[in-house]
Amino acid sequence: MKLQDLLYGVTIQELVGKTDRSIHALNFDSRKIEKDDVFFAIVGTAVDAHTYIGQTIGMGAAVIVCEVLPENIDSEVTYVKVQNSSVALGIMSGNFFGNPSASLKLIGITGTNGKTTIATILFKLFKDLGYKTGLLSTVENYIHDVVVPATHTTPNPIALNALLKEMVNAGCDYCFMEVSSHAVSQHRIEGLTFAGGVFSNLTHDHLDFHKTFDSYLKAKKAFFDGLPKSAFALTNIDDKNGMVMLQNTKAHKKTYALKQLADFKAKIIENQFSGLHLDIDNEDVYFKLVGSFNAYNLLAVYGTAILLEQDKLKVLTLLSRLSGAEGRFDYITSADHIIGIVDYAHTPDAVQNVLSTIANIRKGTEQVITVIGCGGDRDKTKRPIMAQVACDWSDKVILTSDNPRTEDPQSIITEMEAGVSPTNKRKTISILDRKEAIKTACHLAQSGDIILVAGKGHEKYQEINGVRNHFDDKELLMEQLNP
Ligand SMILES: CC(=O)N[C@H]1[C@@H](OP(=O)(O)OP(=O)(O)OC[C@H]2O[C@@H](n3ccc(=O)[nH]c3=O)[C@H](O)[C@@H]2O)O[C@H](CO)[C@@H](O)[C@@H]1O[C@H](C)C(=O)N[C@@H](C)C(=O)N[C@H](CCC(=O)O)C(=O)O
Ligand SMILES: Nc1ncnc2c1ncn2[C@@H]1O[C@H](COP(=O)(O)OP(=O)(O)OP(=O)(O)O)[C@@H](O)[C@H]1O
Ligand SMILES: N[C@H](CCC[C@H](N)C(=O)O)C(=O)O
Ligand SMILES: [Mg+2]
Repeated sequence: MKLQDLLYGVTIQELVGKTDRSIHALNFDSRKIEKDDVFFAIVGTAVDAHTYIGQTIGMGAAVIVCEVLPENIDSEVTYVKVQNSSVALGIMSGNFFGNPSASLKLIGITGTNGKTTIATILFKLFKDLGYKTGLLSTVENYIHDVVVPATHTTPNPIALNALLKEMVNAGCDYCFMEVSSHAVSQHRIEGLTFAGGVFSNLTHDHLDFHKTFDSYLKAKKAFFDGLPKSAFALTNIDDKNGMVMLQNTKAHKKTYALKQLADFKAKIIENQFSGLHLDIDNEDVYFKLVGSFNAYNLLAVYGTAILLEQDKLKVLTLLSRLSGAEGRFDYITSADHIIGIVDYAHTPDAVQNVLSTIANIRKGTEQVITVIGCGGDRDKTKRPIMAQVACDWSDKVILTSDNPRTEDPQSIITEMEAGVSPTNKRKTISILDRKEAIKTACHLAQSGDIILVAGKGHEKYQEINGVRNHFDDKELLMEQLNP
């Protein structure tokens, strides 16, 4: 491919060198440069990749996309100066792979909680409706039946467009993808053509990265601001920021709600361990998913399917048979009737939602025992709040490690303990080792009790100092509860 063909849509501030040259691949990591690559110098949170420009030329880079031209210009190399290298990376990645997002119907799902659930159910539903479908999610990516491991909730633009291209090649009609706030801020979705956008909710998370709730909100809103006129923008108006998302979008505005008038409406008739019974768009339907928050997720899925012109009754019939995403309210029951639930709740709101769901559907006298930790190198401000919410809604809480990453696990627990009120202290114990914490919860539980293991959901590892060791909450619960 020629450089000149890659530059469509890129706002160039200065161009030095020829554009009629062949390109091998796009690359934003100096350590992986190969001959005739385009290197994108990105200013990151840890380093400014402009410092690697000379090194990448030494390794064979033919083109440098940068925000500041280096002092020494190499006459063999082409330099493209842009305002933001990440924006150029997004647009050029689309061009490199033939803009695959325009060749299928791409739906983006954003919000603090529920993205994986909504995207995964949409993926399963559209497959069941008979379409070739793709999925880009936190848990895994799918090119119809072919699974591709996920590294991020939203991949980098090169990986993202490469996956979309594979979907187009495989004949996919639809792709459902999670759009994280990091992805919007870092322009990972730049240049994509969306057919629709869905908003789930906005609560506390990622304040380490976005600094304030307002800038977190703006990142989510920017996704809707960027949707084209031909797309739809579907939002949850029971969330106080639901309408904000639609303020400046050119897309076709649509709403869903449980508590007020909206384009798509549902009412919870029953919420049991066996599932949800809803009145959805005036139809009486039973679903396998548990918890009132899943009524929102199901409604978002239903609204999206209708906006994509699917038949109402067919959609509801197929939806009623589907289970949720792995590690989301995933439960097992032991021979002596202890219920063990694994859930990916890793924000204060998600913890409260799961525990209030349990509170609503428990029979009465049983104890709720929660095992919970918080991830290292992530938003520290949510730690005491998550511990407090866990205590407020449980009979016993075991504070433990999640993925400590590069942090000292004991100090994360100490930050969580700061959120435990003096009256709640008596129901809390701290056990550093997550495996021991889960074992202890199982020993404490008696017939009828409910154990919630929160925070890691589908994850099959625990990350400590850059090393990922095998770890599986559900596997451990099974071993303990059903030996
Ligand atoms: C905070 C964050 O999102 N960081 C991402 C970001 O890293 P960064 O800005 O710190 O990059 P940096 O290390 O400063 O480097 C800047 C640039 O220099 C380049 N570089 C760096 C070193 C070098 O030797 N040579 C070189 O060229 C890097 O490739 C990069 O382009 O850019 C990197 C390259 O794309 C990402 O891998 C990295 O994701 C890290 C691993 C990460 O953990 N991200 C998480 C927080 C994330 O994105 N999560 C969201 C949402 C999660 C959710 O579902 O809630 C997600 O979408 O997954
Ligand atoms: N609509 C919802 N509202 C509030 N909480 C929810 C909702 N859906 C799911 N949750 C809770 O949030 C947890 C994470 O759900 P899910 O993985 O679907 O969200 P996500 O937005 O993809 O998260 P991430 O940002 O980590 O990828 C669930 O395990 C559940 O506890
Ligand atoms: N995708 C989210 C999930 C975090 C899950 C939790 N287990 C943790 O490690 O903090 C993140 O990277 O912030
Ligand atoms: Mg997700």
